[in-house]
Amino acid sequence: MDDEFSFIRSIVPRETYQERLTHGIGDDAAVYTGQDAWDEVVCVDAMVEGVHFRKDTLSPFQIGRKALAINVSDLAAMGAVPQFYLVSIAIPPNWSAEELTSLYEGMRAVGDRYGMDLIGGDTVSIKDSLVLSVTAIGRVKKGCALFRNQAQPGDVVFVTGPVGGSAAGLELLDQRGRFGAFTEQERRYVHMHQEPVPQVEMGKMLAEQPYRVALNDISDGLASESMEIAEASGVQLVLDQQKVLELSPQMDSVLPEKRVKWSLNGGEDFQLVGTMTDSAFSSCCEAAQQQGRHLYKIGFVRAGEPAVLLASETGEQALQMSGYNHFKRR
Ligand SMILES: Nc1ncnc2c1ncn2[C@@H]1O[C@H](COP(=O)(O)OP(=O)(O)OP(=O)(O)O)[C@@H](O)[C@H]1O
Ligand SMILES: Cc1ncc(C[n+]2csc(CCOP(=O)(O)O)c2C)c(N)n1
Ligand SMILES: [Mg+2]
Ligand SMILES: [Mg+2]
Ligand SMILES: [Mg+2]
Repeated sequence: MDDEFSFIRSIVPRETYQERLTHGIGDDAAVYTGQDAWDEVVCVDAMVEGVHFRKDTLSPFQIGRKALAINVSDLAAMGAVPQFYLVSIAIPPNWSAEELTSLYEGMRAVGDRYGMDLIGGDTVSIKDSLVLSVTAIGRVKKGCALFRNQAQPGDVVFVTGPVGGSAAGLELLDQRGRFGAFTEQERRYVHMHQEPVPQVEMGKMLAEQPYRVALNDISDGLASESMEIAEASGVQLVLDQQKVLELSPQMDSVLPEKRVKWSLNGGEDFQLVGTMTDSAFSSCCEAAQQQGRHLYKIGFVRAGEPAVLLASETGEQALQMSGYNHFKRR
């Protein structure tokens, strides 16, 4: 296999059986009609030792915390509120009972924060590396789920917060490990990598507004997630390099080019990226402010063959999708 995304395209079923399934494969989570005024939303993401974490990048508590948080983030990207989760875990012999207890405490911390119940899972052994797969279930008001295919020419492109901090933190962890010495500034980025915060309140707020909104969460990097919106909607997203730089890690010693690269291709920020009309954006900024949060405008949408472009004083440059892609050699 040489590309995660073409693999996923190849396994999409041609037909589905259940009438209440409204959106299957192809977005951050699936949606099917619930019983009353709600739609059900469900997603699953795995974390694998050596790929998503090592014992020297995350503590067992942080591994558990992040495994649930990344799934809650996919629900947030649909505008859904989380309610339940299931955990499938494959445990190698070099993991102690204390470490596993701590990992579950990390998941419980996120569950407690959002009122989610652990309702099941599966436990198996494995030879070398720990594998943790979490399924998250939530709900959104009927018909209010937000999808990637809703962008239209003229829209504003926005994000819910800084991007690139997680990649900066991972680079520091790769150099020094989690017990290394960090300045206060460096520690902030290490923390962004280790303990990302899913944007549930912003997703819910966006779903409750009466506006057309396209939305995605940033797991693989701003460029790749923007491209998913561009492809699903059949439009071009033009990102302003200066605005991206303003939201990138503010690390004095690092070149601007590298900071922009972290933001565009780093991934694991778990902020939301989306598009909506200019006037909807103004109203949503006010609604966000009432929660003490912000939306940041970083570009615009225009008609054209699906693409993501980076605009600067020197012109526009089409972005290559060099975000995180399992199986692709980098
Ligand atoms: N092995 C698989 N079998 C069935 N469906 C899959 C499989 N892998 C991914 N999908 C589906 O493909 C779509 C895109 O999945 P993808 O994992 O790229 O999104 P994501 O969870 O938002 O991204 P990330 O995994 O980077 O957080 C989703 O609808 C997902 O349920
Ligand atoms: C030890 C270690 N090495 C590399 C990385 C970087 N990384 C792994 S997966 C991923 C994208 C999201 O994954 P997915 O698409 O599966 O959601 C990124 C940026 C890390 N976190 N830890
Ligand atoms: Mg996602
Ligand atoms: Mg996924
Ligand atoms: Mg995901």
